[in-house]
Amino acid sequence: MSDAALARHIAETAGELLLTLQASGLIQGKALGRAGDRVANAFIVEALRQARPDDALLSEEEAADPARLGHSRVWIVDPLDGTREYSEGRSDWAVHVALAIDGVAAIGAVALPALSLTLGSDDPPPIACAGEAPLRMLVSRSRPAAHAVAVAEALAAELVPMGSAGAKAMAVVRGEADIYLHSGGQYEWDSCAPVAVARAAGLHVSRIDGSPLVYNREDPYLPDLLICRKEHARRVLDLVARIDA
Ligand SMILES: Nc1ncnc2c1ncn2[C@@H]1O[C@H](COP(=O)(O)O)[C@@H](OP(=O)(O)O)[C@H]1O
Ligand SMILES: [Mg+2]
Repeated sequence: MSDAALARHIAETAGELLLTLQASGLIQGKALGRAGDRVANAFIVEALRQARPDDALLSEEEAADPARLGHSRVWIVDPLDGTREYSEGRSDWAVHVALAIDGVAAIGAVALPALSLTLGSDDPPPIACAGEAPLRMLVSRSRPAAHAVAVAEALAAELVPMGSAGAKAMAVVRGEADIYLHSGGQYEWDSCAPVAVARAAGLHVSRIDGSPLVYNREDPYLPDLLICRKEHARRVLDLVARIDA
């Protein structure tokens, strides 16, 4: 199986496990989120260890193994992105499975199980036609980034609150929104798979200063990102630079 097909298969299966856990009705609220994190992580870690024993792994739910820093190929996974939304029974949560090669988000799959949808870097959907004005900008529903709010105001864009970095990034890939701009905190697992899919789909992906997103660093904190249709990137990056000046 190719790396891309493996990423997709694992993300999809973890999503099915999460839906089953939720549908049992036996665990609710924050405990459901905790159980989801653990169940999905256990499956993903074992599946990757069996299928790719020579590769390294970085998961939100595992103690970081410093040996990964000596590896070129590192699987970077977020077993349940949007834990809060999953535990509330909403549809904006995701499973992220990515393979970073030499620091680049090379291959990835993002499952959106509540939408019965998995998007992979091997088969990204064609970029949809630009929507009608105003532009739609995605922000965290629990902690909207200051940069995003300021840029939206400057662009007279509509703010669309949504949970999960993966769900937001895939909303841009699917043409439901134009820009996902985040600042103020995130980790490599929050963005690696979404960035691999968005890149393969032909979208702009970068840090908010325009520099590349680099993965498998010693400190996995990767606090900001911009994913958007290419035609908006320059304007958004210029606005961010002006805000930070
Ligand atoms: N300021 C911040 N600091 C650290 N992590 C953040 C963050 N803002 C968002 N995130 C993480 O990014 C993911 C998407 O967040 P949001 O829905 O608010 O956009 C969540 O992942 P998890 O659900 O895997 O924890 C969340 O924890
Ligand atoms: Mg996450």
